[in-house]
Amino acid sequence: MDDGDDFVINTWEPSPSVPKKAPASAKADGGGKPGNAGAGKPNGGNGHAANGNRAHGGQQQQQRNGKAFGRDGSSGARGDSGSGGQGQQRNGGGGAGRQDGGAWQAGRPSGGGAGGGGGAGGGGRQRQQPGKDRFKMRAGGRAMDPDDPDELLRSEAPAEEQDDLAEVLGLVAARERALQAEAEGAAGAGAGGGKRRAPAEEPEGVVDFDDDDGGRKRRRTDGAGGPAKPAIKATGRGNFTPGTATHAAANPAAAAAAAAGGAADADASWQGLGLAASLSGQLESLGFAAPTPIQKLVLPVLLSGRDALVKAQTGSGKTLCYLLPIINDLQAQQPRISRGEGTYAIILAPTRELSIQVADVANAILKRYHWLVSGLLIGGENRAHEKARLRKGVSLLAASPGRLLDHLEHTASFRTTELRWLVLDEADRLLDLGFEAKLRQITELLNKRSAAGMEAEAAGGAAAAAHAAVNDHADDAQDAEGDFDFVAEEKSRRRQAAAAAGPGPGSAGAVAAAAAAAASQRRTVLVSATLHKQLGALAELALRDPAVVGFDVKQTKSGPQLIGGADVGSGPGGSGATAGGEGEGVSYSLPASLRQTWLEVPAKERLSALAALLKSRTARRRPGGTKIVVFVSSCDGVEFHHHLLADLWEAVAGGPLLPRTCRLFKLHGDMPQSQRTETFAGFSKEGDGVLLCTDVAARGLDFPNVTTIIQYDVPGAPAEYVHRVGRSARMGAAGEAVMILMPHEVPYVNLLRSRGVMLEALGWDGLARFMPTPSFDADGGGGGGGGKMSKKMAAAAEGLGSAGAARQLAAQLHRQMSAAVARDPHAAQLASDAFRSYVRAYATHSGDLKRVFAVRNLHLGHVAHAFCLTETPTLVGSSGSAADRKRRKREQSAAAEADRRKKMKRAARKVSA
Ligand SMILES: Nc1ncnc2c1ncn2[C@@H]1O[C@H](COP(=O)(O)OP(=O)(O)OP(=O)(O)O)[C@@H](O)[C@H]1O
Repeated sequence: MDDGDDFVINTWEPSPSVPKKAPASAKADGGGKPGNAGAGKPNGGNGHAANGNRAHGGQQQQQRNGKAFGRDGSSGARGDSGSGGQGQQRNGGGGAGRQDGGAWQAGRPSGGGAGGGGGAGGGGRQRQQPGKDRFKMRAGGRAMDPDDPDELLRSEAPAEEQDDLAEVLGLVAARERALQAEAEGAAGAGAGGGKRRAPAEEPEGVVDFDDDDGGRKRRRTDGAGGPAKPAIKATGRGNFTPGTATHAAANPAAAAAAAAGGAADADASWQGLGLAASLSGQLESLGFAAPTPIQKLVLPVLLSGRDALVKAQTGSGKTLCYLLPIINDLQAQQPRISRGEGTYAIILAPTRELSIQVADVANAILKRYHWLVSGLLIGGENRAHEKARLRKGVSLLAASPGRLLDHLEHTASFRTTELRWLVLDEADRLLDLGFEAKLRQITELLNKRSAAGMEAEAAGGAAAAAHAAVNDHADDAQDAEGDFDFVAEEKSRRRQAAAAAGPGPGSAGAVAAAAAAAASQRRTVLVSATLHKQLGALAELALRDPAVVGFDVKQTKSGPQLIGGADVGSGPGGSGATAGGEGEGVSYSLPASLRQTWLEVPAKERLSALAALLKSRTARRRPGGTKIVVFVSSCDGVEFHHHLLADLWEAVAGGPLLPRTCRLFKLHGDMPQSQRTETFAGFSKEGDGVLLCTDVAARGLDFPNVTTIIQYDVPGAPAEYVHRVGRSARMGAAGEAVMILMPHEVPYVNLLRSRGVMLEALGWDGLARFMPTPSFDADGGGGGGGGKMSKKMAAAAEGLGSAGAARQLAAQLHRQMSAAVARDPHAAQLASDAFRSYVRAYATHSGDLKRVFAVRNLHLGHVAHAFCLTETPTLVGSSGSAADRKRRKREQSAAAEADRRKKMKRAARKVSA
């Protein structure tokens, strides 16, 4: 929890560091001194040396290995400290509350993508095999073909990997020729004239926009082609223009809608909101018949060219709120965008899975627009493949921050000079510790790269772009494995080209002006169900004249302030009236269709209670299936409980805990990415299933039909609670959330109430008949080696109707489980690691939460018992199982790399034959 201040953003005046949209002249200011264009990588050399190599001549590539980039954004966690920080993510996930550094120190440094490379994306429809529907989109939206990520990640690699020296040099020459031609074209077009394209056939409704840039920008079409919808009317809610300047209205219909208050009436259709007819048709074909309330509010605002800050309930359809305006914008560009122009939109998300999900939704929609290519940059995937994809060009990119930053810093061929959109999904999480610095670096780099591009244009293009061109290929060359002559040759070429191109970048002032201009041509959108005051820092950094949806704004002496606001849900109702940040006086809104309860459970009975809840919720088959998500506070906790419930339970209890049709999944940030992706796809697809996970799954993930959320370990700040329970009751569906609390944790319910989140107490009685019981063999002994059943137990067994007796029987089974764990060294190790991680995670609560979740209130003996330990392990030392997992992860990566090399060698042999 933060320091308890109200969520107030004091001013929405643009930060001095990010001026309002600069006039065209500002861009021209940067001219004159070419050099280092495009990549933000002065002189092209730095940042390369540490990297690994990629072979061109030898047709081999290997993953860069010189730099340790941020770990995956998904698992920015606490807990699991000693294990190298796999940690649970509750802190990270919730974001809002846990701001103290201490809460994070033990966990892995969070942040974007780590590990391997490989990124997906790119290639979009060109990769799709005929007849193979790789992105089956359900009406509910999120699509996930289980095979998809691998295909996505690898589909284009072989061709790239067959590069040889001649090809690369050919590319350099071609690029230089193209640049020369472009420079000549630019000169012919006069100052500020940039890209010249053969005039394409002009679709109806073409309008010029923002033409004071000398024609550099594309003309946009009003995809809707129609007049402003009369249907739009103001609701008086949210949409606020604190700044003074307004952005150019890119889409007249949308502009009119936004001017009318940014809200739309209940009958608004996709086209009525300003989307192109083709896009509207594509949405309908995917099952999105009509916009949701939040989409009705946000679309007109974004289509009108404004930046925005959007806050709305979980599961209300925020993803389409930003994807649709982006796609509408990109599909309308004339002449058509080609992938070689680089990236036009970047969507940042805090976890890899969320990035994959966003990319899937984008892919499904982009099927209609084959010339727009989407892609994915996430940690844990093969960097070389991502690089290859970036070199070809990816128009719309979903990324985790660490991996994006990595490519911005080290992939010269990653072109972002045309960037028009930057979206921060789960913005408050992205602003948590560990991400904020990366975000600042990302925006700075984007600005610099765009500024360099503008400088290049202003200078006539050729010379500065030549720097970029040679840098690109030198970068490739330095990825080469073992081909030092080639590297040297490229370096020399680069030097010659740089010398020929003239001096380096322009003056600091010119660069700053160009950077400002670059930033101002970008639309920035921040989205989350829970925003908090920290957001102010980034909003100032990145947003200009933002429209604000989901907040109320109060005029004060110091300017407009966000003071919360009515949350926009996916349907009528909602539990909270206001919304805002973490702290006193703010409250969250949750779907009205979500039943929220808590169950008081003593520490030593926690495992039995979990088992009873799982049994009770899976006892009856529901027509739509039963899906349960169980949140645990650490990766070690997930591993232990998965092993216990999936592998040990049946033998000890004499029968499975879950019906055979109900699969048990696990997901946490310390799993190899391939397994994470598999779980994500598997649980999405499954009709019935239980997912044991850390907060890596708390935000944004849209598993279909989740019926129940069980919070086995407590969340952190109320915002984290909101995101966890938000995995259920999406889009108006019914759902329930049960939180298990130890007696000393019960005041957390009051804390939630103070934030507008109302829970009811759940009694034991309803659970009694689902309490797990020992199996009895003929002589009365407990199945699975639990020892003999006492007379008292046998008597209790007869009175199963009574909660007390049921709890006693469950205790008997629990003892049998503990005995089984003690006999199994692997299970015992997992148990003690999980215990240690649990206590450490508990110790990281901060602020108000520290008072409620105080370690001193934990009865460590009872807690150990809940992990089936007969003795309380020492808290000293690191987690053995985490080290094992890391080793396995390394081994898997090495095996995958070896496999890839083999394939490349085979491909190379084929080519030379
Ligand atoms: N207009 C629509 N019609 C029908 N379904 C929709 C529509 N818009 C979105 N959906 C579906 O609603 C579900 C929730 O959408 P989405 O994941 O964008 O929610 P969200 O607000 O981003 O949630 P969270 O806050 O948890 O990230 C998805 O399954 C999506 O496909």
